[in-house]
Amino acid sequence: MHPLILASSSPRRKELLQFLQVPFQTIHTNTDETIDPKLDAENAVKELAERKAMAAASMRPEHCVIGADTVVAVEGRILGKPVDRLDAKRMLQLLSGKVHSVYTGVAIIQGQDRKVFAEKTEVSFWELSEDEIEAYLDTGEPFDKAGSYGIQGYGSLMVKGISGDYFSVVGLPVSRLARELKAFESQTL
Ligand SMILES: Cc1cn([C@H]2C[C@H](O)[C@@H](COP(=O)(O)OP(=O)(O)OP(=O)(O)O)O2)c(=O)[nH]c1=O
Repeated sequence: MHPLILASSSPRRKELLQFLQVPFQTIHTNTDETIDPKLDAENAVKELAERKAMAAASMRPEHCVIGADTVVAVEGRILGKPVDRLDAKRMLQLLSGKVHSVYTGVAIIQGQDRKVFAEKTEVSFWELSEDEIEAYLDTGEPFDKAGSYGIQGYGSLMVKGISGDYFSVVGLPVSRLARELKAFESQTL
C-alpha cells in the first residue's frame, strides 16, 4: 500500500490511528462540512468523510488517504459541532435522558480505488439538570465536538451506557478501520 495520510486536524483521530502501528502523516484540508439536508446521518458522515479524503487525495495523489467524520443523531435530527454556548446547551438538553446514535464515517481513497463505510454506536444519557449542563459548558469541552460532548472527558459523567465501538464515538472506529484497510490493501495490490 502507498504511504498513509490522515486527512484530519483532530488530535484525537491522530492518536487513535496510532493504534494501527503503521506510519502515517496528517494533513489539514479546508473541507466544506455543510450537510445535505436530504441525507440521513449515516450517508451524511460517509459523504463528509469522502469529501475530506478527496480533498487530501488531490493534494497527495501518490498516497492512500483516510478521511473521517462524526455526527450525533437523535429524534431525526443530526447534530454536528455547536456554533456557540447556547447551541451547545440546546443540544445537551435534547440528549438528556435519551438514547442517541453516534455515526462515524470513514473513507479510504487511493487513486481510483475507494472504500467508504460508517459505524454506528448507541449512547444513552442520564437525565441532566440545568446546573449540570451549565457546569459542563463551563469546562469548555463541548465546543469542538459533535453533539456538544466528549465521552472521553468530563462528558463521561453524563453517559449511562454505550453499545458499539467507544473509539468510533471519539472519532475513529479503529478496529473496523484496521480490518477495512487490510481488505483494501489486498484488493489494490
Ligand atoms: C460525540 C463525540 C464527538 N467527538 C468529536 C469527534 C470529532 O473530532 C468531532 C466531530 O467533528 P468532525 O467534523 O467529525 O471532526 P473534526 O473537525 O474534529 O476533525 P477533522 O479535521 O477530521 O474534520 O467530535 C469526541 O471527541 N467525543 C465524543 O464523545
